[in-house]
Amino acid sequence: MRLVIAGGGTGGHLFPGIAIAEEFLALNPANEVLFVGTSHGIEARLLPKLGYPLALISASGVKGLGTAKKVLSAARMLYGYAQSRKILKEFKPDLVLGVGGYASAPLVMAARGMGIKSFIHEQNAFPGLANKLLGRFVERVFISMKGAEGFFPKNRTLMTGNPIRKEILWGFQERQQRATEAFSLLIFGGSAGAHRINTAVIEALPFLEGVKEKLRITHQTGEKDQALVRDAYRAAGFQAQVSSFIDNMSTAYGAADLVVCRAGATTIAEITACGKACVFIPFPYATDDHQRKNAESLVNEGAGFLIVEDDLSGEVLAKQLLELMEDPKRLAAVERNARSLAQLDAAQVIVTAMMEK
Ligand SMILES: CC(=O)N[C@H]1[C@@H](OP(=O)(O)OP(=O)(O)OC[C@H]2O[C@@H](n3ccc(=O)[nH]c3=O)[C@H](O)[C@@H]2O)O[C@H](CO)[C@@H](O)[C@@H]1O
Repeated sequence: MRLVIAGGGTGGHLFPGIAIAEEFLALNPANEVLFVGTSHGIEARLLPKLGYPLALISASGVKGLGTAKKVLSAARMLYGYAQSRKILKEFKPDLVLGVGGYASAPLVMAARGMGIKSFIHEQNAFPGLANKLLGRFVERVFISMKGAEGFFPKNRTLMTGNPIRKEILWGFQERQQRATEAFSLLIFGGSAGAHRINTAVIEALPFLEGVKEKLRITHQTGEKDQALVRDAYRAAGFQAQVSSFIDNMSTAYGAADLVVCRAGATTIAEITACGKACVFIPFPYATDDHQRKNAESLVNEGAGFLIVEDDLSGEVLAKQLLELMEDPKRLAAVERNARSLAQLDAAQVIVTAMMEK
């Protein structure tokens, strides 16, 4: 069978798509997957490295744009629709799945027009624009969080959870034992990095002076802040591995005693799958403040800690980290609670449901 996975833009949309591709391909060696995205999305950078075929179409968002740019964006979408029809005619998929992000809209609409079985997956409790639109046209809407069903036609949603890549599931099984002396901190800000987290960590360093010999830090900064953050650690004499993007998140999660990160839906799914204790600093401008709600869904179950940006400072962050470093029993309890919330079979459930329809 052949499956097209459309969408991306950010890692939060793309990585669940990759998890579904892995599951679909593992079912039968004759199965084929084609990703469809845009040249400016994370998919264009990552998928060729991972060996997945990718077709590019023209697509962009409309949110927050003035009238002239909206018209331009609509024109791009129309062109993307024509490109999608051509791609679908050539690849002849049996199934099409939109995973959110601009490129999913023209592709899934084109697939529906051509009578190809189409589905979408929504990672968040509050759907993005593309999925809200597409929900009316597809056979099934796979959702990851309670609350999302309210945005889609009744009886069409299926709660599946958010698919997690196999390397991350396996990484959990191979995770390293906590080192006796050192304490490993993993810091990352979603797929693009988070400037506010980067600066808060830099401001926290003077307050962490007393534990600096013990700390081993892995810090993903995003493109812009890499030099700034690396220089700050160097100047303060901390041991830190700093990169703009971490290719192997499985190893990074595996080594971490504590994680500091945003609260995107895919991050949350992975944190629970790996059973990690985490200090969440949600991105406050996400639609309907959904990252805060994502974080609260864990924090309310004793499965993580929350600092909202309004309260964030170097001192507040350092205080939280110091408190947790001194309390391994509490960390272990939070890890267990996080793990108990994991949904590990989402990719399997989605692939089975698509093939049944
Ligand atoms: C600012 C914003 O609106 N962000 C949204 C975006 O987040 P974003 O794209 O940041 O996605 P998530 O936080 O959900 O997931 C990040 C993904 O990137 C991977 N990763 C991250 C860093 C790194 O160095 N290497 C790496 O591989 C993680 O393992 C994870 O798979 O999509 C999510 C899912 O739709 C939403 O919930 C978020 O609100």
